[in-house]
Amino acid sequence: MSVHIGAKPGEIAETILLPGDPLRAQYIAETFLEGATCYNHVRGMLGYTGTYKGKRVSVQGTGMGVPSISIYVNELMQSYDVQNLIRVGTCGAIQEDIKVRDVILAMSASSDSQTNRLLFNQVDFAPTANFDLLHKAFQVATEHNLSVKVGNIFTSDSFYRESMDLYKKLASYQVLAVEMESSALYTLAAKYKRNALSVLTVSDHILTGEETTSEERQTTFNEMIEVALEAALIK
Ligand SMILES: O=P(O)(O)O[C@H]1O[C@H](CO)[C@@H](O)[C@H]1O
Ligand SMILES: O=c1cc[nH]c(=O)[nH]1
Repeated sequence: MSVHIGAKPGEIAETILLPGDPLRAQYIAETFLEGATCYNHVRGMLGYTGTYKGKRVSVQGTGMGVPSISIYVNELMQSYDVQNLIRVGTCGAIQEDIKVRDVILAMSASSDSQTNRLLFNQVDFAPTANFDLLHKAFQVATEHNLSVKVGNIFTSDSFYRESMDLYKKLASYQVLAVEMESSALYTLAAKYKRNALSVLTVSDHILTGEETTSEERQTTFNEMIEVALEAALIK
């Protein structure tokens, strides 16, 4: 057991999917994994291990935001020796040519979180995805004719924003979308020499206000999860 994860040693696979929502973890385990068993109920942050195409894979909810995902990722890597971590999350688009339901592969993650500024003594560290996972995920997405974009995203400490000014500025610098965890995932993976990628589904468009229905979200989530699971097979 670690502080926030109740799994016994060996119960978590070396490759893991990380949705923010613990109920998405349950959905992924029940829909995509064979023989999945639940290893964590602590704080309701569900975690499961099963197999996908014969490969042992886990899926763990992380909660929302940098502090929450940092707790789970630290414990997964330090206490359970997890090697490959793929976030499967939602994001809000800030580019006009990105539509709701598109899949985004986060090559890098800018942030307004102070965590890395404090860690690196005010120097800007560039949190970056693992290239092999990114490359494979892009191949899978294009083979399945998905609408996929690859680039820089923004990890925000805020879901509710006072104004659109920052998002317009970020968009003008080619940032694709906004979410709340990837910069921490990439930074911690770099620290512990692990492999990380964020695969995101655009759930809403911040500039136009367009949103997905819950049914649409489920279908497009399935595409994102399949991309993540197929990418996971290379590690
Ligand atoms: O769908 P998840 O993975 O939770 O990701 C996004 O959704 C949450 C906000 O609604 C934040 O966690 C954000 O990063
Ligand atoms: O963090 C997020 C996730 C989806 N949509 C947003 O606007 N923000």
